[in-house]
Amino acid sequence: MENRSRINDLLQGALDNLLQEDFKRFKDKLSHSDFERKGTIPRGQLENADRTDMKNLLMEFYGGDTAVNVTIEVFTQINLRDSAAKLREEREKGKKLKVTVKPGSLPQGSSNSSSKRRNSHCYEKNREHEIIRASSVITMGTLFKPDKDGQTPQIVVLVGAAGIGKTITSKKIMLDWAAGELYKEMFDYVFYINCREMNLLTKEVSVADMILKHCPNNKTSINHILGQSDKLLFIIDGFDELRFSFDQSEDNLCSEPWEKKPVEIILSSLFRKSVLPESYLLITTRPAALEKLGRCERYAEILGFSEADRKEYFHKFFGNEKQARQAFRFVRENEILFTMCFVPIMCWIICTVLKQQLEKDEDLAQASKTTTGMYVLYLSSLVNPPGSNSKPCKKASLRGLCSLAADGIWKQKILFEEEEIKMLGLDQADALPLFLNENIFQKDIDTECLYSFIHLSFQEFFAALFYVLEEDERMENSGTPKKDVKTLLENYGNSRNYLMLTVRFLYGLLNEKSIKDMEEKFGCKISPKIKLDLIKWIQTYKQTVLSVPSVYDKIICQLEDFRCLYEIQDENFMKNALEPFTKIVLRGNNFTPMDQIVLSFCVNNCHRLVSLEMYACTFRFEDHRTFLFSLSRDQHQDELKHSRVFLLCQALKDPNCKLKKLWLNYCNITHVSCKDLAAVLKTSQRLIELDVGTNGLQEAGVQLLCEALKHPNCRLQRLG
Ligand SMILES: Nc1ncnc2c1ncn2[C@@H]1O[C@H](COP(=O)(O)OP(=O)(O)OP(=O)(O)O)[C@@H](O)[C@H]1O
Repeated sequence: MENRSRINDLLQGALDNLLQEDFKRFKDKLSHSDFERKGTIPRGQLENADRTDMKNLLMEFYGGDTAVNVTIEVFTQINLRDSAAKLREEREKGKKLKVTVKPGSLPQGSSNSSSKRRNSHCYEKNREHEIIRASSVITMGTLFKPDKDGQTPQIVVLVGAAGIGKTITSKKIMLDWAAGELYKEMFDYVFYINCREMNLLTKEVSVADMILKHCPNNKTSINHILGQSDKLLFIIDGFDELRFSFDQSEDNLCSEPWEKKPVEIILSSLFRKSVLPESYLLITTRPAALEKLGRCERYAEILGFSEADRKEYFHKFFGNEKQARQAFRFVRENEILFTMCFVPIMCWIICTVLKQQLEKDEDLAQASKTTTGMYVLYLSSLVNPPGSNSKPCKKASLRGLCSLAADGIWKQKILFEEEEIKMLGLDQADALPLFLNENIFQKDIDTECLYSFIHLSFQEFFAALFYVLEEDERMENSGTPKKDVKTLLENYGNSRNYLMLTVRFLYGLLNEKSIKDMEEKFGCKISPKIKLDLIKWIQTYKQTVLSVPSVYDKIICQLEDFRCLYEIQDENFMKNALEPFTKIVLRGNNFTPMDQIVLSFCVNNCHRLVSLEMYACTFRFEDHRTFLFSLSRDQHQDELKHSRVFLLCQALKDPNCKLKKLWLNYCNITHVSCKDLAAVLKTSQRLIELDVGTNGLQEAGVQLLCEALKHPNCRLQRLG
């Protein structure tokens, strides 16, 4: 029998860590299910229970030990797998409660209204959980720091790749603010607006409605809130997920917070400051939607995990010292895998796969080089966990998931209704808890249950899978138009942004190993014909739209194209697809270390390529220490100290590299990178022109290059 006071603490901790909406779902599940054949706790008692009441109810009704079992069971049933695992783990760990952040766990909220310090939608700081990157949270405090001229930006855009942690960061900002640790003086009210929920609003709303939605019992103070708009912060999370157009004319915008308009006009009015002009906005978005957002005063990029963070993450994930060390050592020695881990969601996926391989005593070397490959391995680990008796995910469920995902991507829809889930047979135990999350929303006085994929990137993955499956493998639901890959590519070509990751996964799924894995692990046949469609599309589309044949040679100029080609990892495909291209020109890109690996791969596999020109690009190096990376002009120079072309230089030293001309202008190349470039000059048999004009090389840098010029192997004819 476990000690009662410890169980008390365990349960309290577990419930305190739930988000308000999850706590609501917890109560709802409890009121409908008969656990341990004890009947149900009366609804009346559950309804108004706060977390402490709930803990007491559970302990009284089920008794100490069983209360923990029931809680774990409910967490599992409502899809809070991490919370269930954590509670199970803590119970087993014995008396010592260790603070462990499990990957996938989000900052948690509190339902206890008395504990809320300022407004009803603020999150209480979680006492036990800290986001892994807590040490660098300090830089979140400078997001709204005045610039050199003393101007405080009113709109800050937090940009970052899929799964880099934008949502986590937004919620962490809420938590820290609510705990009085961040922006204490600056903001009195902070509102978290989730863009995928905004897509659901069909009725006209006002800014005041949006505020009221977050503090429904607070009607009397709305005027007070609106009256001090310079103390308001709106966090608008997931701008890229909005399916509206923001091309509104000035006359359309609203100027009064009570004015009711369609949601796209309300949001446009906030972005363009025609309403509550003194309020502050923090907008998170994937880079692809930046253009749609227009010009803002400050941009900050989330960099992801540094090397030290990755190590810390592994240790927290595995909990077991020996396994963590073994897995980390393996990843550390695999440059590509280790680089992928800078994206937290990839860290989570890689850790999950490795943990399972370790538990099954399998060879760790099965890990993949590409994001798609890792998603395939992750899915297979989900449907077939070690030691589980659960049946593997049925093919029909997988087809249903693909159909749902593709239909959603097409309509820019991330939340799905219960009927859609049922219609596709996804309400079964082999699909629902594994791939879909339940989301409870307040709709007027009722609550509504909607579903989303465990992460948007999984929806994008399944959508891509839909397009590459053999025709007879697909389950086209009658209501939606027949979709083929050509239509997808055409639309991607026209409007890139929201289809970007889906198309990238599409390339990845056509990789030989992915095709084999999908067939072996899921029994899914991928159509080989799609590769031909893809090559044809690249050749015609690129030649007409992206290349400029009359000037110099044929040019390819989108980093995203290389990311796709990297995913397919197919030499023949590359040869065919890149046949016409002799020159790469990239402007204004911000290269992550993974992007350098991607570019290097393509440079070495693009057989007719002779020239690589980069202008105003930045190259982030592994040893960054800052979580956020400001792209505002005022901080640009300082932050770019680490711009380094190390990984690219590694590729240029490869004897396969055909490059003759390399231009790196305005790229913040310093003497540190000159060391890498000098090594290229001493090795490359083909490079005859290097232009590193308009960079801060300093004397030390120039000296390094000059020394390299004297090297007997150096073939350089022009140094700019
Ligand atoms: N700082 C962090 N510590 C631990 N895990 C993290 C952290 N940041 C992100 N993660 C993990 O990565 C997952 C994805 O993070 P998040 O949803 O915040 O990404 P995002 O940038 O909003 O992605 P998207 O643009 O695709 O919506 C989280 O569910 C969590 O598992």
